[in-house]
Amino acid sequence: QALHAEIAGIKFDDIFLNASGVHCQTTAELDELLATKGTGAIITKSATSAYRAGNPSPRLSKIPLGSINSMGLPNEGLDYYLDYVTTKQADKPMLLSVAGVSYTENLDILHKVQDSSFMGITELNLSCPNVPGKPQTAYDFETTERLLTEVFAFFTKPLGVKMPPYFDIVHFDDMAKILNKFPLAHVNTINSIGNGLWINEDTDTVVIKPKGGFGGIGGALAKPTALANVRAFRQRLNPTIKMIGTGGVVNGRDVYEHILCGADLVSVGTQLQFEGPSMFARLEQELLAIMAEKGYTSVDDFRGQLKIIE
Ligand SMILES: C=Cc1c(C(=O)O)[nH]c(=O)[nH]c1=O
Repeated sequence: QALHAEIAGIKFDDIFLNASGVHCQTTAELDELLATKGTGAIITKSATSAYRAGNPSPRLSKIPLGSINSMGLPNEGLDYYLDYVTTKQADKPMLLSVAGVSYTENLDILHKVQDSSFMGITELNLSCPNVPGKPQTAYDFETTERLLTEVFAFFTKPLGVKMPPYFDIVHFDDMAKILNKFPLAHVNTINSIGNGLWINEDTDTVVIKPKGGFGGIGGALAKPTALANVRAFRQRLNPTIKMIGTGGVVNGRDVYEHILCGADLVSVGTQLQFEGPSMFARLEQELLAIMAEKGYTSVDDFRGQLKIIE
């Protein structure tokens, strides 16, 4: 298997999946991803306890070299996604993303997942930048440690976390020390680069309505930060904690670079948003071509093998 991976004993026959939030809010979207050639797994939109309409539109915009979004955590509610991942007959793993808008909601949601029949991987989103008035949990180091301590006191199923980008080496050190205290299945990095701003040059107006135009930045613009976070956490985390690389993937070379930095799986958001699910077959073909060119028969041959200048 050239493009294989394993997280928490769950095997993936392909390394690609959607980034949570993109093409995964409804069962129709999730079904389409399951049926898409090249996806090794799918992940749901981050679920809150109850349905959320999210922020007013326009709340997502394509910008040169990427995207900006302030969706505001629109989703159908936890029961909708729990029902889907526990009843859908799928031939590939389904990951459940969850995101409480408060500390206690995170605990409530994870108790419900623990008590459900879902046996797959849950991803706790600690990095939603777009809920007005709510800070990203993962930028609060003490709260992150306290939350994970409380969660692992009762949660016994596979659990990963979705992290925001960090921009300071000491932050990589300190957050990795915290994450290494817990039996995490995976770390998924990065979420969008929070609270960017884009201006329409014809109208001198912001391009999204919520938060006066502030929103998370994704796409090619995010790749340098994404690769750095994958690399930094791979270098610091226990090898038992697997890595999902997210951010800036447009082509096979970008996928190859995420794997060089240590990614086990690679998720794609912005490019999927604008190209659609046929993108996955293209990425797979482009990655396999690069691997063939270099004489690699498996991702195991080069994962984490980024070279530095001695
Ligand atoms: C779950 C909320 C998120 C959203 C959102 O729903 O606004 N956008 C992102 O770029 N990342 C998120 O984690």
